[in-house]
Amino acid sequence: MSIISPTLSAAASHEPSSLPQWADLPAAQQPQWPDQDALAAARAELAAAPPLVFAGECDVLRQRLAAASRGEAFLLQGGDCAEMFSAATADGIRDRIKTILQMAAVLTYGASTPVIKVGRIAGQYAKPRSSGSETRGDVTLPAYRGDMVNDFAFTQESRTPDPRRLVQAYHTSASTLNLVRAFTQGGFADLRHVHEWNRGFIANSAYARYESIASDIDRAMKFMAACGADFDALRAVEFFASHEALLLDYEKPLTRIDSRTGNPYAVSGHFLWVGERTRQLDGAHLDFVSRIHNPIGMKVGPTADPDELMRVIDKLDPEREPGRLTFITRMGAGKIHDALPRIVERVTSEGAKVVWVCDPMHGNTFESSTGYKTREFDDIIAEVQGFFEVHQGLGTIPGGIHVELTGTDVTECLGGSEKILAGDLEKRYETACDPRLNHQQSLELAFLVAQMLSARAEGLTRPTV
Ligand SMILES: O=C[C@H](O)[C@H](O)COP(=O)(O)O
Ligand SMILES: C=C(OP(=O)(O)O)C(=O)O
Ligand SMILES: [Mn+2]
Repeated sequence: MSIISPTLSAAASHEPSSLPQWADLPAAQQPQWPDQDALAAARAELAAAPPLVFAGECDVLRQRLAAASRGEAFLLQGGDCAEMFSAATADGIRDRIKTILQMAAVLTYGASTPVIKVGRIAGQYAKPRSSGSETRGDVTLPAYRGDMVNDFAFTQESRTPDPRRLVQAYHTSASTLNLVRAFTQGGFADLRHVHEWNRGFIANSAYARYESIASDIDRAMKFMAACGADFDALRAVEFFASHEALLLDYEKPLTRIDSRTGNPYAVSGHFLWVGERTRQLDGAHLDFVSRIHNPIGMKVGPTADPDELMRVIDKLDPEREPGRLTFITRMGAGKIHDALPRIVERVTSEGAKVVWVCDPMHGNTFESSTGYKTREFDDIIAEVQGFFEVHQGLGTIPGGIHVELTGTDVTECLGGSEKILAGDLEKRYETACDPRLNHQQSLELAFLVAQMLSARAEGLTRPTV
């Protein structure tokens, strides 16, 4: 099924009377909107707006994720920690999509399975924060909570939550998704171009050690061409949009009933996840995702209790439907070997069929000697390596990776073959929240994970470089 041409029968209709009666439960990490009338107006506008995605597309993604749970596909989920309205430009969107396509091509080769491409894009505009306020010098203001809530600039006016931003997030997501669909369906994603871009990356001597993989892909493509493969059929790719289901004032009005099935779907994105700070069993976020029929995810940190995770599964995936629920583990490189096995063992021993995905970013954040929130490339790689080792040891399936990245040359994470140092961070530290892998670090990660995937296929888990 094409993801851009849903039939009318697959379209979700807006039928407020049949939407879920949301329970009034405690919701963590919600902004304090000062203007309740403006909030009501914004919610009404969202409730009347057309869906950004269609229920049928979400169902396709659920099938793809079911394949990942069986080891027949691999998920690549990536994008900004916090999207910014100002970055929703043609170039900004193109660079992010291009990076993900390049990574996906390399991973497809390593995994020898399809790679499911999911952006943290077109909706990743709300952030949970460790503290509700930020102090600079003797001034304390509300924390930045994402462009959907307030502005990054450190002034009282900018930091005051403004509900009109909910509507702006919807429109910016719509125009972003429009271009994402154009890029991924209109020829930009042609595998021959993507491979040429990857050859350009390898041409930099810093990455010469990945030359053999690029040459193997070259030979594989020549072999396919010689066999008469239709490369024109590989000009379009499936691409899905995802974000954290954090702001319920955005997500609930953007929930619709699917006219085919009568089931509610979130129509703000194909895949929504609940974050580490909002996954309370009796809280409003898990209640929200339990009622929508999209494929959903939940972050799982090192303090997660296996008993509680079983109760989460009973709530979110009572039917144990493959592809419905993804656990995105974010343990930290130093903890993964201790923390992950007991969770995976318990969940699998009880017959639950979650997709296991590794977020190697959020357990590896620290402050650099120069005062920037950062992550070390080698820690990120070590966590992915540990993730593969744990699953290999247990005989379970590593289903994918979830990363914060962008398509330009920012200097936010340390290391990588171009050796970004603490003193370099100030050069292009552009994130509004967490540090992202830049374009080169993202590709390097993809080459290293491709090696882990092919080593896994050969019964090894160590990359050979
Ligand atoms: O993206 C994740 C969280 O929102 C982020 O790590 C929180 O960052 P903080 O500790 O700076 O608030
Ligand atoms: C907030 C995030 O992560 P976590 O919930 O895992 O801390 C995130 O993915 O940006
Ligand atoms: Mn983040």
